[in-house]
Amino acid sequence: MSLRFLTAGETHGPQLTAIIEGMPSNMTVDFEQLNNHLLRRQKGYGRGRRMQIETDTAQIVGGVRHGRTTGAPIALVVENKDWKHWTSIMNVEPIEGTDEEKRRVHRPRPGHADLNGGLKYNLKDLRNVLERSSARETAARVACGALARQLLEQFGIKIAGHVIRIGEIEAPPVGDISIDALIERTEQSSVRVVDEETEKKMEAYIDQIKKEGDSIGGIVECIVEGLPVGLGSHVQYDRKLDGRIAQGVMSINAFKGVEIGIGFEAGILRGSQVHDEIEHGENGYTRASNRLGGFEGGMTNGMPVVVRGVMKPIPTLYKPLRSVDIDTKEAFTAQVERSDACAVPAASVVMEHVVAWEIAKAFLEKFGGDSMEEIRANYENYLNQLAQY
Ligand SMILES: Cc1cc2nc3c(=O)[nH]c(=O)nc-3n(C[C@H](O)[C@H](O)[C@H](O)COP(=O)(O)O)c2cc1C
Ligand SMILES: C=C(O[C@@H]1CC(C(=O)O)=C[C@@H](OP(=O)(O)O)[C@H]1O)C(=O)O
Repeated sequence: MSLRFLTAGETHGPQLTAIIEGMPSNMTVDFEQLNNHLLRRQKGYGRGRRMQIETDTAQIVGGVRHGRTTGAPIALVVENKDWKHWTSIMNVEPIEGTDEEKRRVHRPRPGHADLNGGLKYNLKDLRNVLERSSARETAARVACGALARQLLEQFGIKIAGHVIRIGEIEAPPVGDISIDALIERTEQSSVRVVDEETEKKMEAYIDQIKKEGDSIGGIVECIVEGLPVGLGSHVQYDRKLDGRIAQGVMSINAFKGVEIGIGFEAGILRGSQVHDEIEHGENGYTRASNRLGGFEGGMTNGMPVVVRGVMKPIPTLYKPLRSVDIDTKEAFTAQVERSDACAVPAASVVMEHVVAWEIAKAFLEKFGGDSMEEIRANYENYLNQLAQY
């Protein structure tokens, strides 16, 4: 059975719930590390007031005993602290003619899921759409991804995420610093960049955007090191791991594009400037460069996987945008209560976990097994096979 998960829960409901199936037994779960990744997702310059209310922690309520996975489905919940402010809005139906009717959401926001969801599901209270389309759901996804990440870490696989652009401000290239240094330095940054001058510029820029009642997006990058050759496969479209990662990244709220390696630049350069030359040394096959971001033929090639994603600006704006009331069909300009102005740093943490999930899934497909011991034996056997090739 391949690794899978589902999440449920509304942004202003009591909790988010996730069920993971297919994790092997005997994996030690580091609860502190899991919760630290949830905390990392809440941070970042430009987030709104909601993040001051929440203190995300995952409670594991199934599939783990005595600190280790048992092979049974893992169930986890993340409480919404904000729920206590929303209980009556969530529980009392906004029926016509009652006081609650005023709370019905009938003014769709351009750029959010409100109108499409209302039309598709025939819902006249757009709250029923926004409750689930909210990126609050990414807290559950990060919790699932954090477990996938712990599995990968057992095999020396490391993941880093950082911000490379917020609107007009681009971070200088990180150069050839180690992945550990990248992780350490971005952790200390409010905008998840390594360079302090860029951090200051980005903070001031976000302040300015916010002051103008606007929002801003950006570009984030995720790097994965320590992968063996051959995760994913060229033999069938839905087994190509680069494609699966791209789908995962595109599914993050507000993401509008994905690149692997040099990505769109590959459409400008010549073949001789793009393809990574093959070399052989003490550690077997390697590449002289990594422009293709660790993938050829939908399979990892042993080089670091490099994925970028672009996030559009947050749709909920203090600056009014034109829309149409679904009751009256009349134009209105939106009024906003609270929203993030920029969630690009947080999105880079979400991306790390979405990528971790897809890689862990491919890892388990290749090295199969119900227990960590069985997987390790398969993994080592494969490494021996590679060494003899
Ligand atoms: C971490 C994160 C935080 C977000 N915060 C907000 C927010 O405060 N307000 C908002 O309108 N959209 C926010 N979004 C974006 C919306 O969730 C997203 O635009 C919406 O679900 C519509 O989906 P789409 O943009 O993928 O088409 C956030 C996205 C992420 C990843
Ligand atoms: C709750 C989270 O992000 C939310 C994502 C979001 C949206 O529309 O996507 C809208 C905001 O929610 P609210 O309207 O309750 O302030 C964000 O705070 C979170 O990331 O945990």
